[in-house]
Amino acid sequence: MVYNARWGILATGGIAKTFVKDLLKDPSARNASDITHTVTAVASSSSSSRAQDFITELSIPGNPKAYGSYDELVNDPDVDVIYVATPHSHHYQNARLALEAGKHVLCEKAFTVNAAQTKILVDLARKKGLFLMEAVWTRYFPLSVQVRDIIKKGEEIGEVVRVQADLSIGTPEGFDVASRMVNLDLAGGALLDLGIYSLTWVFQTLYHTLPPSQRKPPSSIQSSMVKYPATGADEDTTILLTFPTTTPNNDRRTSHAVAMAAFAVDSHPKGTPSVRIQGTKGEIQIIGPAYRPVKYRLVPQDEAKQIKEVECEFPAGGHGMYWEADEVARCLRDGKLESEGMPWEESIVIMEVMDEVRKQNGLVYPEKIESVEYPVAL
Ligand SMILES: NC(=O)C1=CN([C@@H]2O[C@H](COP(=O)(O)OP(=O)(O)OC[C@H]3O[C@@H](n4cnc5c(N)ncnc54)[C@H](OP(=O)(O)O)[C@@H]3O)[C@@H](O)[C@H]2O)C=CC1
Ligand SMILES: O=C1OC[C@@H](O)[C@H](O)[C@H]1O
Repeated sequence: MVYNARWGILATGGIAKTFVKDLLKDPSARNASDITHTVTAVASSSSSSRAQDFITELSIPGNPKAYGSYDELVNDPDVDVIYVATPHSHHYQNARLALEAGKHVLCEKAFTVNAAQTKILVDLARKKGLFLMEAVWTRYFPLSVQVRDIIKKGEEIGEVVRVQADLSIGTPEGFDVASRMVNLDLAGGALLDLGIYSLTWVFQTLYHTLPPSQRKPPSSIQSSMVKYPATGADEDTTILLTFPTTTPNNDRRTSHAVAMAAFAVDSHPKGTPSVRIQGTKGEIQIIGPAYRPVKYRLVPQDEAKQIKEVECEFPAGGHGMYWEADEVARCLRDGKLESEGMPWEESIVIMEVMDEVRKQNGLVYPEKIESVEYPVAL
């Protein structure tokens, strides 16, 4: 029996378009025969005509409804799951709106502005028996799954002791002060927008590859930030993490990780690796931006062994967001409240790391968006 997920799209900006284009790709092109996706409604906070324009521009089939408010969307009985695609500042309010209305939620990264907000969403989802997931799409790439498997097996690169991960987007010209990239009212800045991907690579290699009972948060977090002069948002953030030894007999080494994010420099010019996962027998290099890797390179230390390169294919010319969408559909079909690939607990630990980094560097967002109060009009 094929399960069809009925999506409601909350907001009509850049990533909502990219996500819906992927949802509309034929799942069989990526060998997914057990699930399908339908977009049953789209909402824009600006107007229903903007939602209709979105539907028309993307040629969404099936005559989806176009709403001029998020409230109408979350109350539509023909919607199973809401995709929240607003700026970071709005995730807590918007995801909570959907959960309160009894809808499952896939919420864009960074999950919320702070860990306290994430914890409330998680508690609510648990209490109401609803699915909730931070949309860290990169984790669902077949490439990410393969890299995690290599690390878990421990044969090819041995034990991982160091990870360097960088997502920096090479925009030295900067951004307009109103842009969500640097606007504090929208929780802009490199850490929440880009650093989350560097931390994703750190966590999916050093933390997620361990059995759940052995996953321990970093024992030390050190960081430094450069602020964007015009707004005070962070434009360049570097984090140094130490992960403790966690095996029962202490036979695993302590690991270090450096997670970086910046606007002015480029993390991966001309095919240089954006991520290096360094083990005792060799390393894995991730080629392409940390959010959308295009290849991994396995470099064994042993001179006698060959370097191996594996490309990531994007079936049907997709962006790569369909893999996370498929995971959501399967979780709904199976009655799961959270995805094993991006567990609630791990989202919370990562949000706590970002909270600490902001604390160390005095980066505070306006009270209204740091608040856990609900509802708050933003
Ligand atoms: N997974 C990925 O690869 C990517 C994820 N993202 C994430 O997606 C989210 C949205 O980013 P992106 O699509 O680039 O942003 P955009 O600015 O392009 O779109 C955001 C949309 O949110 C809605 N919105 C509601 N309130 C506001 C407000 N006060 N100010 C601005 N927009 C508002 C608007 O839609 P409407 O008027 O219809 O309500 C707007 O179009 C962010 O969390 C970002 O981190 C972004 C890029 C890539
Ligand atoms: O998620 C993202 O990935 C790509 C980046 O360019 C964008 O700013 C960010 O939101």
